[in-house]
Amino acid sequence: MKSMEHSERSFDSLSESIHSLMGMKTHLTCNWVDSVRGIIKTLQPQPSDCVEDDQEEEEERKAEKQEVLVGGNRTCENSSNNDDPNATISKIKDELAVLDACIKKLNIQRRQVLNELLDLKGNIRVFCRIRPISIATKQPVAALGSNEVLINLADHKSKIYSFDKVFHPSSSQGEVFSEIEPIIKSALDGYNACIFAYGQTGTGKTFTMEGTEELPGVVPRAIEALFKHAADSNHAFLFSFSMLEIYMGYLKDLLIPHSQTTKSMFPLPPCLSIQTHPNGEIEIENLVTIQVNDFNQAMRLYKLGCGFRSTASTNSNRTSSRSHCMIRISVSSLSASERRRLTNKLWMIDLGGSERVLKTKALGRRFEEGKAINLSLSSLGDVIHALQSKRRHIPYRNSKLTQVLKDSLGDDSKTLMLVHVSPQDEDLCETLCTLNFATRVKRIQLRNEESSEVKEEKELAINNLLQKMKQIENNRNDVTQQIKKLNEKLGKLIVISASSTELADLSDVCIEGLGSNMRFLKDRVTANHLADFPRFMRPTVCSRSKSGNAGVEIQALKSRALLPPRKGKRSSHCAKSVAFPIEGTSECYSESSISRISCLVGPNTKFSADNETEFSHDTSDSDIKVAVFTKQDLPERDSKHKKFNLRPSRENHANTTERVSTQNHSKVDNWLQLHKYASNTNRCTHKNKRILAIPIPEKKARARGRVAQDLHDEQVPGKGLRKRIVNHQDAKSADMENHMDLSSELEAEANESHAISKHFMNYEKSYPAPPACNIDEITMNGTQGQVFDSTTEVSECSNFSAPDNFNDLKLTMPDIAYQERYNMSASTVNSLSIGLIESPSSSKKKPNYEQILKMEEESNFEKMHVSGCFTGGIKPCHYGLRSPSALSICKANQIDYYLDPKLLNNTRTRGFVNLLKPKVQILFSSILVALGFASLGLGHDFFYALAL
Ligand SMILES: Nc1ncnc2c1ncn2[C@@H]1O[C@H](COP(=O)(O)OP(=O)(O)OP(=O)(O)O)[C@@H](O)[C@H]1O
Repeated sequence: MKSMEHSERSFDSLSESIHSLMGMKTHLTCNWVDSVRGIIKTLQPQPSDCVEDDQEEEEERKAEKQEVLVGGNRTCENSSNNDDPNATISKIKDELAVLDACIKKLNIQRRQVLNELLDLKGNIRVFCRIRPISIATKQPVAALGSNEVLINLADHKSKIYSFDKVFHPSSSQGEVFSEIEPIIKSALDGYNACIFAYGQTGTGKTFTMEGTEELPGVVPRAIEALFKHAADSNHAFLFSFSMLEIYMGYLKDLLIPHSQTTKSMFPLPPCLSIQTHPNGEIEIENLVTIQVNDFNQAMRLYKLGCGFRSTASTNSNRTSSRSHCMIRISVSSLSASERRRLTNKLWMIDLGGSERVLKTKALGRRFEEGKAINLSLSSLGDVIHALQSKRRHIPYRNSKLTQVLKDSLGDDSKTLMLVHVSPQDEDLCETLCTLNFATRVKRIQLRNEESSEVKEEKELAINNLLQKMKQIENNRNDVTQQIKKLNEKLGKLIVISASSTELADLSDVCIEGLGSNMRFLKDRVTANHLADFPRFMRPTVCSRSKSGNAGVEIQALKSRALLPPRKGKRSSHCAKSVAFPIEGTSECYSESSISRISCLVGPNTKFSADNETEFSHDTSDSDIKVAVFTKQDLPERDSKHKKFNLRPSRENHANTTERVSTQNHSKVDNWLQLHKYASNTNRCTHKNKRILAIPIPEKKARARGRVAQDLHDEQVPGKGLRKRIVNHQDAKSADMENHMDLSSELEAEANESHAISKHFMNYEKSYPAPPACNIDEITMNGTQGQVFDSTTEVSECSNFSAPDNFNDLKLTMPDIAYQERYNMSASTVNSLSIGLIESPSSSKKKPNYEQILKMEEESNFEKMHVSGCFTGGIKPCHYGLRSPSALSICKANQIDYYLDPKLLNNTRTRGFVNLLKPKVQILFSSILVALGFASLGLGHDFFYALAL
């Protein structure tokens, strides 16, 4: 029967061969003739085969399959004896299908056993690590065996606490991780998992989680293990990396730099908000999620994130973490149907250190931070305790930490708490607090509370399960080996005989059946099954269009039933689509950015020197290459959205294949490079940006003006002149003084202040004191620091009669208005030059102050007529375009240019619209700023305070 089957196949393949050779006479070679001859030979009946019993054959097959299932050495050689490659290929395909089914079955068994094992050990497990100390002091805390901790209390009393595992002070990082590894496997099986590091400040939480270069901690090891186990499995996985911290109750994305200052105007990173999906999943909106394809990519992002953590020096720890640092790795696999979830999360959390304020003597912000940390830790304890006690109400909403972890804490998740204690006598109180917390988290029973019989039974069951697990693992390994062998053989056969189309089909089979080419499958998964991913894993339409994948992905999305999109909600950034606001291209700038925290804390809290929390931007110790972007190196700019396109340009990629192969890697690279670029350009961001002046209160402006005035007076000879003039002004002209003060501040801050002063001194000498007159309008504008439009003032004031005298022309814009308002006569002002301080982005050529003087000397301005006719000397004016705030930012880079005198003339009659223009600008800018603050959650009180 076997040979008959074989003959049938050969016959089929003969017809195919002949058909394929029709019209291809050139291929009628000797080899072909030989192969046909071979096929014909196989068609000849073999008597011995005919007499074979069918049942016997069936049994033989079954035995073969059984052999495969138990991991026996399947005879690939049998197939190699067969001369017909096509027949061999199809046979191998069958075998692969069987093996594939087999490995699936083994995977399910393994998952069940692992789950049973973890259940037996407890879904919430608590380990204890005792920190080593260098000085030999009295140590009331000691490890007893591998599961118990002994606490020596006063009066010769002692207590013994039992844990799932106790790590001695000498335990290595590897030993710690070996106990954690089953959780990592569970994460690959589709379970949500949380690994916490809890303990008093300075007990080694960060050391356990992060480790050092030589002694890597749990996070690097877990990432490595994830990729390793994923590669060993027969499935394709997608990993996405995110990192955030919870600082004083606010979420901060650690993959985005946050401004260290509170003075900046624009918040750069979007606010992270916690959203609950209808299916109960928790989604953090706007959290950057980056797809990582290997260990190195993930580690580079991790190091980047660590650089942005909030740390500070405290009494207990020089680099104390002042927040909860959370690393999230999302695991997805479409090919593994036996997984618990399509996408699950692995959280690794370095909790902030619990601390007793009495001991740390924290003040100011340190105190607030400690309080926030303690509160959220207490909430975490409440939640886990409620879960353990199977209460109906779980108080997730009590803290941001528990809200974020809502879907990852519970029956269907794995939780591991690594409790850290210090063995020192002076820390005994904190150690007891920590142990009490651990007791709440898992009802850690004191010694002898659990009977020895129960313990033994439990241990026996665990050992049985461990053995079972080992057997399953062995079987899996055997089957995997066979699959590899068959795969190799298949590859050889394909090279020999398959046509190009067959090749494609077969490689598909290889990949799908064996999972041997993860990358290929990943690409397929990304392209075709995007719609299967939860919303937070999918890129936005905008970002897809930027990454160039829009077409493919939209197709994929269309082919699937999608959840209705939520209006007005932005989804998390996805790796391939991250657009990062860059200097000069967006309304958000890294320099001007403030984190939500700094925005909230900054204006309302006064901090002393010890209050400096370090929002570290140090990425120097990571292995990220320093990418100094030249203009040419910058990614393409999307003119419409004014954000940089992260997609690698065509020039950089010689061909499509190359681009595909580097595409995934470049996502992480781009993100990291962008950070480098953003941080490199931070210092000069303001240079290219148009700065919208923020109104400052009049009193403040006046005070500032006075300080600047004093400085100016000290430096400039003839200071008495101005003072005398001011003293003689009435109440209304005091406003004018305010303007003068502002202007003098401007001078003091300007690089060419000396030249200006000299210039104005000359000017002052030439003109008598200003009149007492109504200049309300001028004062208001000047005080508010609005970007003036000279035309407005000119047209606005044209109806006034001129004063007899005019003194200070430093305030050029008001001065113009002044002249216009009072219809200044030729005897007062002759010619006028207006110097505007503008950003370099202004297109015109901008002469500096020396040039101004030169131009004046050349009497360029004599041609200019603002109002009436001008006769007499040259009277140059300087007009500060921006507010003092703006000027203080831009002083380093100011460049000046002149208003075209014609423009002044032309715009004089523009009327009421121009009059309103600056006011509207103020209004708009205020609304924009207010909206920005409002989106940060700042309420009415904040604006009220701001207004004050
Ligand atoms: N098991 C250990 N082996 C060697 N050094 C350790 C160990 N545990 C902690 N340390 C050292 O102790 C110091 C403080 O540790 P670490 O910063 O990890 O504490 P922490 O619990 O994270 O503190 P905080 O809560 O204030 O952030 C570090 O210098 C660290 O290297």
